[in-house]
Amino acid sequence: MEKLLTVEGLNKSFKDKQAIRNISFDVRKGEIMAILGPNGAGKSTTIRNIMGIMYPDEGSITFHNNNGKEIPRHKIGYLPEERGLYKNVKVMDILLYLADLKDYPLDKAKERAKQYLQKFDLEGTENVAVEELSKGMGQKVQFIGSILHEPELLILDEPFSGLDPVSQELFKDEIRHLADNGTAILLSSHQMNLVEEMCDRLFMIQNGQKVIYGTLDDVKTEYANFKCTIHGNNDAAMLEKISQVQRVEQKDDTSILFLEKDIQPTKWIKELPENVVINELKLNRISLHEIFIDIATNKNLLKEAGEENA
Ligand SMILES: Nc1ncnc2c1ncn2[C@@H]1O[C@H](COP(=O)(O)OP(=O)(O)OP(=O)(O)O)[C@@H](O)[C@H]1O
Repeated sequence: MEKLLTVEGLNKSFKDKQAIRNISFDVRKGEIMAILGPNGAGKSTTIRNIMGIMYPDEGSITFHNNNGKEIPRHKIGYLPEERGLYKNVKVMDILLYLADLKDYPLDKAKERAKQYLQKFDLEGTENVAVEELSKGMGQKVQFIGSILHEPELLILDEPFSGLDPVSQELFKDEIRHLADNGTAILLSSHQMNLVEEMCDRLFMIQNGQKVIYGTLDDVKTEYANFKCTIHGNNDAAMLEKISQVQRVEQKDDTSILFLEKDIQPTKWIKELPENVVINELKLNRISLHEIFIDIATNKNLLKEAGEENA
């Protein structure tokens, strides 16, 4: 897939604090690439360096298309983590102003703005001042402003924060739709369920350093052990003795068995003892949310991942 953004060897310090260290990844046409990590990990610093809001101490950032040519900055869309639009300006005026900053034709921008306002349930707000909108409505306007000029590369820093579930779905559908139509998307988010649903590849950062980089499938195969959920009245101590069970969490009649990394699912199920009571059984890999917590809290896993991915 065609690379639109390449980040190589980024380092950035604030006084004596190194915020990011040797960060390298790329973002490709038509994909959603997630940048993840705990609070303070260095995601926004990485994004701000990409956007030229600050400059790295070391490393390079290249916007390019297939011919090796640079993408002009006006082909990039950006939704910053800090929300904010001019408060006393009307919705349509601010959208046209943002499009104009990107050298986008104003008649086309107006047409697209109307369509997007309708899509985001903001029809009729064209002449409303931004300060009269709710926080979520303002966020929708800012999101529309970041995509109105048909960017080739779209960078979204926490686009879902503060949105209600219906608005989250709207954002999610639009982001997926943009990627399906060829936009390269770099997305920072703490909503692991949404990231898991949406992203093609991910880059996880911890203490300013890469801990995971790869496709969602690769990451799941590498880090997501299986877990087996059994509904039935069972003794936890008995379940803990089953081969390759690392630990058991039990609540009422539901037991979750966390399994060792190298199990073979069919073989493991066949070898379950006959005395296990099963009304319902589910075997699946742990979620991205659980992988995230493991990595953010488990020093050994972090060390292994860092070494493997170095
Ligand atoms: N302007 C700044 N001056 C000094 N330190 C900074 C500055 N910006 C960020 N930092 C520090 O750099 C580190 C990374 O911060 P950054 O905002 O990139 O994290 P983040 O991953 O985006 O976190 P969050 O999920 O909380 O938004 C933190 O230790 C932070 O305190």
